[in-house]
Amino acid sequence: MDGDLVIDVHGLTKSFGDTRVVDDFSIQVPRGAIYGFLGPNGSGKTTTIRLMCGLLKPDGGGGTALGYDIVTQSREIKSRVGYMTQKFSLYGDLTVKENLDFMARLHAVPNQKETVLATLEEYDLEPRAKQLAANLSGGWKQRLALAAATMHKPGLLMLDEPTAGVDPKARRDFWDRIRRLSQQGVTVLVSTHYMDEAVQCDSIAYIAYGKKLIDAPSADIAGIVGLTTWRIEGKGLQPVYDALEHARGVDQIARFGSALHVSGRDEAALERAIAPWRERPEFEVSKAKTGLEEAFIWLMTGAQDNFQ
Ligand SMILES: Nc1ncnc2c1ncn2[C@@H]1O[C@H](COP(=O)(O)OP(=O)(O)OP(=O)(O)O)[C@@H](O)[C@H]1O
Repeated sequence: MDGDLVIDVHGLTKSFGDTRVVDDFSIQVPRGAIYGFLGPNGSGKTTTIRLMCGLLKPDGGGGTALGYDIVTQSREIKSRVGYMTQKFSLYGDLTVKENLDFMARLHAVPNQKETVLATLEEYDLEPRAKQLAANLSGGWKQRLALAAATMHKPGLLMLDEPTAGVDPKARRDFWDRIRRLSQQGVTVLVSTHYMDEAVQCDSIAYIAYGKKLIDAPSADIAGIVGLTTWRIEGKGLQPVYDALEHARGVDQIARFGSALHVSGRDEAALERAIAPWRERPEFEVSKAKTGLEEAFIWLMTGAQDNFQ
């Protein structure tokens, strides 16, 4: 492997028919990283992840995953990758244990019987071992899917919107497990639409229209985008919204629950736009930390300007 890079790809492109879905995509992912892939629906996240893991051949570009060539050694990569999608892809008419038995055979896992038992224990699935997978709740289905995806000890785990439709407690539990796997040296690529999951990723690639708009540690993204944000709270915010929407210095305005988040790149101009509202006693106006969501909306706005 090149240094400790688990993914090292350059210039990947992929079209379906006349539509270019992935456009000149490059990325380096170090071992043990949790790398989040974010972007609007249909922006090419799944296709990009599948290209990087040798599940799909690129039209152009190339590179390595786990040290193997993604174009010519896809078989080697596939056997070393754990793959989990939002759609439950195990067998509903098999029990929990039968599903794991099946996956263990499929991956030719050594010591199959012991491995399945250890996996049931590790994922707290023992009490449900004889239950049909179809009858599990969403959170337990997802836990079984993760158990199945990791049983062959993959070095790279690829999770495509793994927690879509799963309740918050099950999602938290899922992320605790992901963090533990990463501490054991497993590299995780995860696509998600949830901001609370995005912040748990070490780094984030934000993709829109097949292009990577940003690729940085999640903690650095707001700073790179360079927005300053003010929060305005109070009743009757619509007139505030209407007044600020096109005000000089305001690049972006968004509702967050019962508050408005008003952001701009020119700090002084933004402050001037906000000033009249700070004097109004019915509103509470305070400086806020620019969040990932604001940063992504900003990136998308710029991207639309560039791509339309
Ligand atoms: N096998 C395929 N054949 C034709 N078009 C495809 C194929 N796979 C994906 N696409 C199209 O490519 C585009 C990107 O799809 P992709 O699934 O990679 O996006 P995504 O960012 O993962 O979306 P989502 O967030 O909705 O899962 C979409 O327009 C999709 O319809």
